[in-house]
Amino acid sequence: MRQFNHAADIMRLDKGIRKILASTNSEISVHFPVKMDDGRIEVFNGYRVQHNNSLGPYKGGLRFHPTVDINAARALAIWMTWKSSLVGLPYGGGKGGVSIDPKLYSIGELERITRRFTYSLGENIGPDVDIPAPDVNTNPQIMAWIADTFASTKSPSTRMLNLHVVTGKPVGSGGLNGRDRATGYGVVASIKSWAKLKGIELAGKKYIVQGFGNVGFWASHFMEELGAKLVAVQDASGTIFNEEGIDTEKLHNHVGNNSGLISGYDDADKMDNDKFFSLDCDIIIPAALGNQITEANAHLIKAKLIAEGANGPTDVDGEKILLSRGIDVIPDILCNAGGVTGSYYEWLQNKRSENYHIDTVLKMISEKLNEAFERTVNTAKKYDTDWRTGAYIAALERIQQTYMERGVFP
Ligand SMILES: NC(=O)C1=CN([C@@H]2O[C@H](COP(=O)(O)OP(=O)(O)OC[C@H]3O[C@@H](n4cnc5c(N)ncnc54)[C@H](OP(=O)(O)O)[C@@H]3O)[C@@H](O)[C@H]2O)C=CC1
Ligand SMILES: O=C(O)CCC(=O)C(=O)O
Repeated sequence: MRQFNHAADIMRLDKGIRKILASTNSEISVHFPVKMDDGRIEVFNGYRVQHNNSLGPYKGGLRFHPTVDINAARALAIWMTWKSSLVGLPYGGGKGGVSIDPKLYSIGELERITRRFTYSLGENIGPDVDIPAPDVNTNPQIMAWIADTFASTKSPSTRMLNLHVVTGKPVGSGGLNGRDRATGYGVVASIKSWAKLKGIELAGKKYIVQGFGNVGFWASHFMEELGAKLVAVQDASGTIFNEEGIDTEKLHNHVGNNSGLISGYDDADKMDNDKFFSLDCDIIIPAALGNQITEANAHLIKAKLIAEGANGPTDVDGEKILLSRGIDVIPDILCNAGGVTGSYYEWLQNKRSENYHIDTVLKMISEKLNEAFERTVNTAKKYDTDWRTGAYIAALERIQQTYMERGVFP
């Protein structure tokens, strides 16, 4: 809300629209029982917050993590509204999840939790209503269970018309070729736009990544293709460092065989978690949770660029320090928008009964992100402000226009 209020002040957002956007349209909390493998019943808490749908159906991921609550879902849903608008997608913003540590459950239990959560959300989700997608600790398998559960509540003759209730599905179940890498690909497309603007050669540049899940791995993969060098990675299990460079594919294979964790990787040294952000490098890609770069560590950062793969990794006070030190920040709603853009093409291909080739998908994603990057930089220049505020203003202008044209139902 501090980010929104700042942008709204600068652009002089219409007072009525400001009031509308300052609150969420609906907030759904569900409590649902699931039978565990040992026969016990557990009750889980799930959430879906729908912020605004003036531009189209609510869209945004589902997170399975102990930190998920109504406040987290609210902030993440609001960011989705700005993100979809900035990239020019016909979507509003929503987000949600279940408050669990999925590592504590068997695959069968996770399936029942997902299906029961989907069932509890009922008609609050739907292909033209609210379309979930993957986020932290959710993946194509979980999306397939959601699609199947939702479709199963429809008549057998129309159930396949509802596949696009969710995106990020496995390719065999209506998923998009390339949705797996879309967010990381978009992060690197934004970094390339930054390098072009600044006249910087990315080959040989050192970068570090926080989080080596979907976004962290794919961003590293595409940075490596450009000849940049991954020198440190951090996840919830610790931090690893290798000045000579960490092989992204090798680390990815290790993580795949090690319950998703980087710990125990043999081709890098372990280091203190709290030294991670102050490492000597050119680019930092936060790709884990929010509020990681704050006033406690922003003054220690040596990188020239923070490319926000995660949602909300830099808080307002941390960003002030970064900007005062001349460090660039590509804001989350731009930098990680490749994911929702990929989701849009998946939704479209399901609606049209088509199948897009991966090269077409990646080309469409970079075009959308390059345009959004340019709009962000130009808007920031026009209002003499930073890139995050520029991105917010560009997003808010589009939503304001829609309200101005259509008015508000009496
Ligand atoms: N998936 C997508 O398409 C999109 C994701 N995002 C954002 O990107 C971020 C990452 O999402 P995604 O890659 O999908 O999620 P994943 O679940 O695939 O990966 C999350 C990663 O973050 C790590 N992590 C969790 N907690 C911490 C911590 N306290 N310190 C350091 N690392 C930690 C995890 O490590 P461990 O395994 O050890 O827990 C894991 O490596 C999130 O902020 C998400 O909202 C944004 C746009 C789209
Ligand atoms: O793919 C999507 O619909 C949303 C992805 C997401 O949750 C995000 O961009 O934060």
